[in-house]
Amino acid sequence: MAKVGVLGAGSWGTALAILLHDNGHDVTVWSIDPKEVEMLSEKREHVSKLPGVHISEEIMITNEMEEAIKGKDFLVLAVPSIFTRSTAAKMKPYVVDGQMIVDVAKGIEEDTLMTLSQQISQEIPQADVAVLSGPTHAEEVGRKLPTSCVIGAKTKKTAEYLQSAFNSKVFRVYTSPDMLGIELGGSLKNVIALAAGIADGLGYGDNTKAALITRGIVEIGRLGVKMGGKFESFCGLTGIGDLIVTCASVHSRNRKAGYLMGQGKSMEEAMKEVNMVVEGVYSAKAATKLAQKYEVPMPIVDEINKVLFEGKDPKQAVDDLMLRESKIENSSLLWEE
Ligand SMILES: NC(=O)c1ccc[n+]([C@@H]2O[C@H](COP(=O)([O-])OP(=O)(O)OC[C@H]3O[C@@H](n4cnc5c(N)ncnc54)[C@H](O)[C@@H]3O)[C@@H](O)[C@H]2O)c1
Ligand SMILES: O=P(O)(O)OC[C@H](O)CO
Repeated sequence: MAKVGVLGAGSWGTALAILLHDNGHDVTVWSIDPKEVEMLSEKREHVSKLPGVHISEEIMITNEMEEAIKGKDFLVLAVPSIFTRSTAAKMKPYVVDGQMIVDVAKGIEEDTLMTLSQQISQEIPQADVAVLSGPTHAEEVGRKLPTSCVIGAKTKKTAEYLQSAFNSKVFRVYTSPDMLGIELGGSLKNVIALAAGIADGLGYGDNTKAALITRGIVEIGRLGVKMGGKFESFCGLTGIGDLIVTCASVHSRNRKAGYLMGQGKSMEEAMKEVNMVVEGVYSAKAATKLAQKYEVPMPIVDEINKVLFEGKDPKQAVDDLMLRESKIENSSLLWEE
């Protein structure tokens, strides 16, 4: 049994706290929001973000960050990506040398273009930072439906320790040394999910969705490999796996936000209606900046940025994608001259 601190009590932090408790660990959950702490402690359910999923009385819930960090064998950082750096900075004084922190959020910082594990390591240099990612909607993990994911870490020892802590009959965990590939797959898929949602909102069909998923992973993989991520990660759970779930699932926040925009809502209206973090909106600009920096074409990502931030009509964005110059599907497949 391990002592675990979960920082962030939205739908994902709550679902993982329950999973870790079910695995026999001693779990403390921290939230920045005293009202959320009160609601979770009283109702033993996250009423707005994970309704119908019971939180055991044995899980401690606190507003005191030190209580969730001190003496813990490992920490799970589950705050939305825009709060990762600020939360890590607040954690720093309590984190001891070598303490493991598993980031489970997905995003890229717009100004620095850093992944979340890079930001955490910068803020808390003494921490042993790892990542957990994959097709893992909280609503299904909370209902104990079979799910698989990947833990990436700097050492095999850390990866295997965390694998055994999270592994269960309903949560199968693989390990990987490719933290960068894992994080790029997890954050960039959210941008493509907005496009998939927009297509649904416009009333387009399964052919459109399949095209977006397939060409989407080409864009993600092309950039990711150029940045140093491993091709295999983009073919795995944290690449194509996560992209499929987020583009297809009724639970997907990013797909739903895109759907609402395809139906004519503004980005702000869509984000408000989803009422949970829509990470693709925050990662979209970073994705375009990375595409420019690494000189990688990312036409879907570019069009999404125009819809989100330049008021482009979503239907026009699809038309422009369809009418781009004709191309070979994969530039490494050529005819012999
Ligand atoms: N929900 C999922 O199914 C799921 C699955 C895998 C990964 N993720 C990732 O996990 C991260 C969190 O997602 P979520 O769905 O739990 O989001 P959420 O919208 O449910 O979480 C919001 C929570 O963030 C915390 N918070 C709010 N403001 C904060 C602040 N200023 N500082 C620190 N914490 C603050 C609060 O506890 C709040 O409940 C995202 O990056 C998401 O992509 C989510
Ligand atoms: O699919 P979304 O948009 O809800 O994103 C949440 C997680 O990344 C799913 O793994």
